[in-house]
Amino acid sequence: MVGGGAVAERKVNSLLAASADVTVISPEVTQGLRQLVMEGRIRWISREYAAGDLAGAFLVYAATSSPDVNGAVIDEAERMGALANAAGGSKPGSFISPSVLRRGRLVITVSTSGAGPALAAEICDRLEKEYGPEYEEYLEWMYRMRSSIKRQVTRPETRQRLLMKAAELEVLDEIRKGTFEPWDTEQIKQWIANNQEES
Ligand SMILES: C[C@@]1(CC(=O)O)C2=NC(=C\c3[nH]c(c(CCC(=O)O)c3CC(=O)O)Cc3[nH]c(c(CC(=O)O)c3CCC(=O)O)/C=C3\N/C(=C\2)[C@@H](CCC(=O)O)[C@]3(C)CC(=O)O)/[C@H]1CCC(=O)O
Ligand SMILES: NC(=O)c1ccc[n+]([C@@H]2O[C@H](COP(=O)([O-])OP(=O)(O)OC[C@H]3O[C@@H](n4cnc5c(N)ncnc54)[C@H](O)[C@@H]3O)[C@@H](O)[C@H]2O)c1
Repeated sequence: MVGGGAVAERKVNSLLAASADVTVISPEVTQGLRQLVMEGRIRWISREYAAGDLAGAFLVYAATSSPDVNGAVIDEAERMGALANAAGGSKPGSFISPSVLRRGRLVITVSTSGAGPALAAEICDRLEKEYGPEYEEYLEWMYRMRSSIKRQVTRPETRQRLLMKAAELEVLDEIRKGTFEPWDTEQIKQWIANNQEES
């Protein structure tokens, strides 16, 4: 991460949530980044960016307040073959960060391809209402169902039919109404046994 302002802090937090190993290069950093440094969760090289700094980096973010410095960072990343994000400046990087909505295993991303980041965030806010917290529990259940079906049913046609049938169960509605009781392994096994044959 080159730069240590508000934008760098937001991106560093997302990177840490994805278990990244983060180094920040910037003469100054925000209070939030300073805290992460003190906790030993990120490295901080406290100086301006210099050519050669990106050696060994897999993902690069150019997030300084200087468009020229951001451009030089993108150039070096390109030469090294590293993926690079340009938070600001006239030189585009190799990828753009979307706005992200997470509900456990469900991940929805919205991008306006650089046209209007605030609109991407606003669309994500709207989706938050449609895809509420119930999706986390629903997808956990679906994951367990599908894993059991894949483990227990070897015949491809039966497996396919059961996977489709599981997706049609009205579990999501039950979770919304608060009437859903999580299935234990025995109940899942029973459901598979009951639905093995074509009905
Ligand atoms: C989605 C999100 C993800 C994230 O950053 O992780 C993101 N920007 C977010 C917020 C946001 N950014 C800005 C505002 C102020 C309002 C406004 O200007 O609209 C707000 C609103 C806010 O803060 O709520 C200003 C801004 N952003 C960029 C520039 C520079 C330029 O355009 O050149 C400037 C002008 C700076 C100036 O004034 O000079 C550039 C980029 N910002 C992008 C992503 C990429 C395009 C994504 C897309 O088009 O969809 C891109 C191209 C590069 C990149 O970062 O990859 C995150 C939402 C997080 C969330 O979900 O809450
Ligand atoms: N992508 C986005 O979502 C988004 C949102 C707002 C702004 N921006 C753009 O992102 C950039 C950063 O915005 P900000 O609000 O975090 O700015 P900021 O002014 O808060 O922070 C800039 C940081 O860059 C560091 N810096 C300056 N020169 C440097 C150099 N030569 N080497 C290394 N670090 C250096 C400073 O120490 C500071 O930590 C700007 O270009 C801005 O236009 C992007």
